[in-house]
Amino acid sequence: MKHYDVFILGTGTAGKLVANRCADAGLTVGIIDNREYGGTCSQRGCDPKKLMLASSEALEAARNMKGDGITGDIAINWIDVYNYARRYAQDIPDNTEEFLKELGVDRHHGEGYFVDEKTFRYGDTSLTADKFVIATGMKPLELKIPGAEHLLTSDDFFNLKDLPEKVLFIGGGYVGMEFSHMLARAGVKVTVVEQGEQLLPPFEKYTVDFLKECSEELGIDILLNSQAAAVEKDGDRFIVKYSKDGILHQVTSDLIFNTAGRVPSIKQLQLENAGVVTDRSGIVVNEYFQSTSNERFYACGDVSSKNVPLTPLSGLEANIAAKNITEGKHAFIPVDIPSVAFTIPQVAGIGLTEKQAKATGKKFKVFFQNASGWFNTRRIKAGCYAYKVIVDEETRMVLGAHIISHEAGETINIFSVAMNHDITFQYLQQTIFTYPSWANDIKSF
Ligand SMILES: Cc1cc2nc3c(=O)[nH]c(=O)nc-3n(C[C@H](O)[C@H](O)[C@H](O)COP(=O)(O)OP(=O)(O)OC[C@H]3O[C@@H](n4cnc5c(N)ncnc54)[C@H](O)[C@@H]3O)c2cc1C
Ligand SMILES: NC(=O)c1ccc[n+]([C@@H]2O[C@H](COP(=O)([O-])OP(=O)(O)OC[C@H]3O[C@@H](n4cnc5c(N)ncnc54)[C@H](O)[C@@H]3O)[C@@H](O)[C@H]2O)c1
Repeated sequence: MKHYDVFILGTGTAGKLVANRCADAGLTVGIIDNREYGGTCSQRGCDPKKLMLASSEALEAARNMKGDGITGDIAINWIDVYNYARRYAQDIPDNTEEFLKELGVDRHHGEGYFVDEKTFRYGDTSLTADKFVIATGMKPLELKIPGAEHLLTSDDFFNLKDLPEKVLFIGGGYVGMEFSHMLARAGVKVTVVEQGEQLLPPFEKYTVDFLKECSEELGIDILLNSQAAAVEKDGDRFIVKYSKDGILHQVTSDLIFNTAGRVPSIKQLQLENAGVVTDRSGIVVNEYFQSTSNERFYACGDVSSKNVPLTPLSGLEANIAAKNITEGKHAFIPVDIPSVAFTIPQVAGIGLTEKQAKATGKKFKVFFQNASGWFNTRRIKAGCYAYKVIVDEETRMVLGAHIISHEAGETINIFSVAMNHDITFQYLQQTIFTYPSWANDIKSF
């Protein structure tokens, strides 16, 4: 039976990084994936999505400038959008395997389970390791509603070659909203059924309310406080039943995507045989990304209980897990995590929302404004721009920053520097930035 110093489950951002670090440190490393190598971000997530989004951004920019420099009709050709992203993603599995091969990492394919804390089995193969790293990520939450078998997932979105007339998303979170904006700009009639009272639940309501407004202007039907209850096939179409205020309503669509969230990918692993404790958020780990119940086991990336399911966090966690395996104790130090929903305009945030700030009992000042009339938005005729910054009255540190704009995902990075490196709001505003730029607007926040 083959034995490794380290055996890793999952070849995404987290698994690949741990493999790299451990192999570099001279350990014998094996890795397995139950799908093609490379993980979510590069093949079925961030990267292909942003490649597809490039067309929406170009269309939006051109449409906004029509009559002020741009002439003629412009439209999205979806099959080209699909092919553009496909061309990029199709090379990822081979490139990932090649990268791991060059590192001397043993590559396995299949889905297996733990026999005990030392032994992993898949198919006819059993192997042992001193340490196991679980980096299996997340997968779409299975909605327990009648007709759930008709629902498509984000993976299917990336295989969509033809666009139908109508598409409905169950869930107005990151995935639902990002995809909605792309499809609406490609001419699809989009409906979003969201159970919460706002879209994008983790974000500040002030900025998200602007997003709702501009999504509706784009033609997207947003149904809030509406919980999907059932899906029925009706000829070539589907009927989605949803409950709102205790009453059942229905809407018809050609395709329905389940974008109701993602859950840790751990079910098949039989981690209980290895004494590894899990909960709803994933594998329960300590600040070393080590299982709290079995020190042979590490978990990092989306599948760890400390996850915020974002690629930069998967990388950060993987680095810490790898350092603990190769060098000894390296604890995770909590950081402020910026995040952006890639709608057009983008919604970005870091730190506390105003509601969360109130709950801390701290004294704080709130700076907020609808900045849609400012130069940067007027220049590109983009419409929506607003911000809210929450500043600790005592320390002057930024507690939270929230922006909706065409470049919010970049501007929020400036706040990340300030918050993660103890720069007060005042010093941030005194910093020299290029002009005219979005960063320079922070001076006027
Ligand atoms: C549509 C979409 C868009 C996204 N956009 C962004 C974005 O713009 N920015 C951002 O920061 N984040 C984004 N994310 C989140 C980001 O993709 C994840 O946070 C990141 O990919 C997680 O990396 P990971 O290595 O933890 O897991 P993954 O990349 O998911 O890797 C897990 C790997 O484990 C494998 N695996 C699963 N189960 C098993 C098993 N039982 N046995 C063996 N292997 C297994 C999987 O096949 C996969 O290859 C997006 C996610 C989605 C779905
Ligand atoms: N730009 C990015 O960084 C990006 C993009 C995509 C995904 N992600 C990551 O992936 C994770 C998963 O994204 P997601 O969009 O799948 O999940 P999400 O948690 O962001 O959104 C799911 C939404 O579905 C709603 N919902 C759940 N059940 C429902 C029901 N029965 N009826 C109606 N609405 C329902 C929830 O209230 C929530 O608003 C995110 O948390 C994020 O960390 C990040």
